[in-house]
Amino acid sequence: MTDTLLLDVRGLDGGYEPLQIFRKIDLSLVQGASVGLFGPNGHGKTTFLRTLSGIIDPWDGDIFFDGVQLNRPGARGSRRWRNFNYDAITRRRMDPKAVARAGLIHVPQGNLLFPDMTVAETLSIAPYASRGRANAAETLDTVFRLFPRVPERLDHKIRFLSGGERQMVAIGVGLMAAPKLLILDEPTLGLSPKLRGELASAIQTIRGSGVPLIVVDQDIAFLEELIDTLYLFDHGRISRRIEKADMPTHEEIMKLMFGEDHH
Ligand SMILES: Nc1ncnc2c1ncn2[C@@H]1O[C@H](COP(=O)(O)OP(=O)(O)OP(=O)(O)O)[C@@H](O)[C@H]1O
Repeated sequence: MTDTLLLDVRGLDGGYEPLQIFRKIDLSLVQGASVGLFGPNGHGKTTFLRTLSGIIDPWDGDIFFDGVQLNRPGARGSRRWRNFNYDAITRRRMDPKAVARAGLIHVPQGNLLFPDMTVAETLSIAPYASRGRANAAETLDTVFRLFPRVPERLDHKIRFLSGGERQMVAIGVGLMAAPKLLILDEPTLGLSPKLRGELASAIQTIRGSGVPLIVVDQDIAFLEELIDTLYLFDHGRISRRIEKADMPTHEEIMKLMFGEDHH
């Protein structure tokens, strides 16, 4: 039932016209739970997450979040094109600002912050999305406690930060938006083991504070510790949904994904 689910994705198709990247994705998240997506690079996880947060429009299917349909008719206003079945398109359109204000917050993969803004400026852009769900000063305190390097670099421009520090700021921006659900796309990608550990434990703390997560990561051990349900993502489809209680060993998962029977 939609009302007990925080997120309910049904039969979602999408991609970059004319290239379909993922198809028939069903994914749900009960209130308070967290999920992980695991699969080979280039199979469409990032594109799926970008679609969830409204950066690109789904081609088909529905997304319900916190009891509201996100890809609702005319979400981006109505445009009129001649000889064009306009309704067929508008019913799926998303408004990324409305998605963020609803509390579905996407921390994108890699380095997508503005290089010439300072850390302080960067952290100040997100609270608009929080819609009074949180007190910005308190949240900033939380971010500083999670990532002690961040307050030491408030006047630094993003371009002069290390990859790990940028990732910390990016997650900080996500938290400043008071997420009801936080999407983290490969938060530990390309980091040294030490930084990876720092980030992993901060993300555990965020999870422990009650923020539900959707996390994509290549580190299956990190994912398993963090989430309640693991979705294996394979060639643009969910090939398997595994609950925490039934979690196979690391080796079994790798075999499921990359084993001899895998095509
Ligand atoms: N803007 C774009 N236009 C066209 N094709 C794209 C675009 N962005 C990504 N793709 C393609 O979509 C496919 C899926 O990429 P996507 O980034 O979603 O995969 P992924 O599973 O998240 O992998 P990774 O972990 O490497 O990001 C790839 O073949 C990629 O080349």
